[in-house]
Amino acid sequence: MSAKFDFDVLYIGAGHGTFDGAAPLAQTGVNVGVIESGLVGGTCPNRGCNAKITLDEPVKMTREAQRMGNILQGNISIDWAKNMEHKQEIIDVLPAGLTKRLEDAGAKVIHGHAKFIDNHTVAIDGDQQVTAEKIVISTGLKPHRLDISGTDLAHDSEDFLNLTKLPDHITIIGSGYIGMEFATIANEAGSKVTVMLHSDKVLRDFYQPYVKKVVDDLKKRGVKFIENSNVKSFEQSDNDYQIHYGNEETLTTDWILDATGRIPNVDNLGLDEIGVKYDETGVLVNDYLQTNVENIYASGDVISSDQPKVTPAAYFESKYLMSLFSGQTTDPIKFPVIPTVVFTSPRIAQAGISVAEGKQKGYQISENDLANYWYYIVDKEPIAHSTQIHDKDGHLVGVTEVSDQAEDAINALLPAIEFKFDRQQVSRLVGLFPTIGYAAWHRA
Ligand SMILES: Cc1cc2nc3c(=O)[nH]c(=O)nc-3n(C[C@H](O)[C@H](O)[C@H](O)COP(=O)(O)OP(=O)(O)OC[C@H]3O[C@@H](n4cnc5c(N)ncnc54)[C@H](O)[C@@H]3O)c2cc1C
Ligand SMILES: NC(=O)c1ccc[n+]([C@@H]2O[C@H](COP(=O)([O-])OP(=O)(O)OC[C@H]3O[C@@H](n4cnc5c(N)ncnc54)[C@H](O)[C@@H]3O)[C@@H](O)[C@H]2O)c1
Repeated sequence: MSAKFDFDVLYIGAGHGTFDGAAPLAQTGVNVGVIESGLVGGTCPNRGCNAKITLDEPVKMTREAQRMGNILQGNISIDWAKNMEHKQEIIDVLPAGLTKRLEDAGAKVIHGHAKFIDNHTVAIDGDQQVTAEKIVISTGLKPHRLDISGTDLAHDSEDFLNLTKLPDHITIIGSGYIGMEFATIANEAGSKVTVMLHSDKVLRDFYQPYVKKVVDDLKKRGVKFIENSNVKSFEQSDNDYQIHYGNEETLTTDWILDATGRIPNVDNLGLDEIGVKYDETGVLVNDYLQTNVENIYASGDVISSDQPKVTPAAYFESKYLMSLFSGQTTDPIKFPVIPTVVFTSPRIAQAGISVAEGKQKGYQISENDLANYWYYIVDKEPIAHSTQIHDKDGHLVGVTEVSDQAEDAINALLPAIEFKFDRQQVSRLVGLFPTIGYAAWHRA
């Protein structure tokens, strides 16, 4: 493209908001640079999805083994140190692999912290400067920390994913994705777990009857939930920590996880200096993911958007920018159905419109108790339900499921929702049998 600048397109940050699109963009001959201050791959591979799901796998297997109690013989328990070692082996190779993918495609990967000098120039570690025709802000989110006395005594999700020894009693502040997934892992691995809620709602963006089933199950397994906790301060004594909350109440614990959300990572990026607009929800962009400064775009978790802040959304945004920058499209971004799942045991997954919206629109809502469906009986699943939402023309427009393999069931149904299949089209698709995907499709 341009000989005037060092790069045609320069990405700041090397997570999914960047690499899924930057590598294929470089392959088209566009001169691409990527600046990363931490590990290439960003949050998802290194301290998010991949690390978490590796630690969770034995949790899921233990639950299955418990259900098969009189068939599988012997006691099964999780060796935390070994589980952690396995996680480390899995994720250690990812940054190098992703760097190779970018470099093999022709992109240049630069390590350091990027800060805008002007709308075409970025300083790296306050030192070297590089220029680009277009720049993409893809710096993700960072943990929100409670603004209370003793807040530094609490840990974040990355600390949890690196715990070499599991504390006896873990207290988790927050009951969103991280709070609930980590409560599930720590509980099954043998910790006493307390979850302190802001309100009385857990996982507020998920179908509450299904959330209640997961919470009730965790309570039976010993997890304690404190509603409307109003956490006021943390204190440390010789061997433990005190959490002061509510009406002069105190909880003593061994380890505190602050899981109260994640906020846009725009620290020391120079956005104010060059006039890029952002607020507490992220960098403001139009339908082309373009900021108010014409040659500067944004992608992934850092953007202010109605989409969930999950990898599938970041992936799609980076692919969209690749199409835009390589001239394959001039259209605004049109998001597909972005599915979401919380990896509790059982999982809760969803795609398309919510049950509440379906009810409001007068759509057909079908509730299924899957525990009576034979494939779930084979798996001895005690908690397995799904709800389908069909519009007035009979198209599947939304679905949510709570079950051990809810993520696969929802994945199987995505094409029907995205491409608005009618019942005749649905009937032409026959899945492999017997599988969870087939079971889900049967209800589309
Ligand atoms: C514990 C946890 C578990 C998760 N599990 C899931 C899951 O199971 N499924 C799912 O879909 N999503 C999950 N997510 C969310 C998912 O990780 C994010 O949606 C995804 O990583 C967003 O990608 P991104 O590229 O926008 O941001 P990131 O992956 O955060 O990448 C941003 C990168 O920018 C770099 N950076 C920041 N500032 C600068 C700067 N000034 N200069 C240079 N580099 C900079 C950072 O070092 C980072 O590497 C999880 C998140 C967490 C925290
Ligand atoms: N499976 C997945 O896709 C997955 C897994 C983990 C994280 N993530 C992503 O990471 C991001 C962060 O996850 P998260 O769980 O930290 O955020 P979240 O927004 O899901 O949950 C934050 C929780 O903290 C609570 N909270 C806020 N202030 C509080 C206070 N003062 N006291 C007690 N509770 C308080 C909120 O009510 C909420 O329950 C999310 O955007 C999510 O998309 C996704």
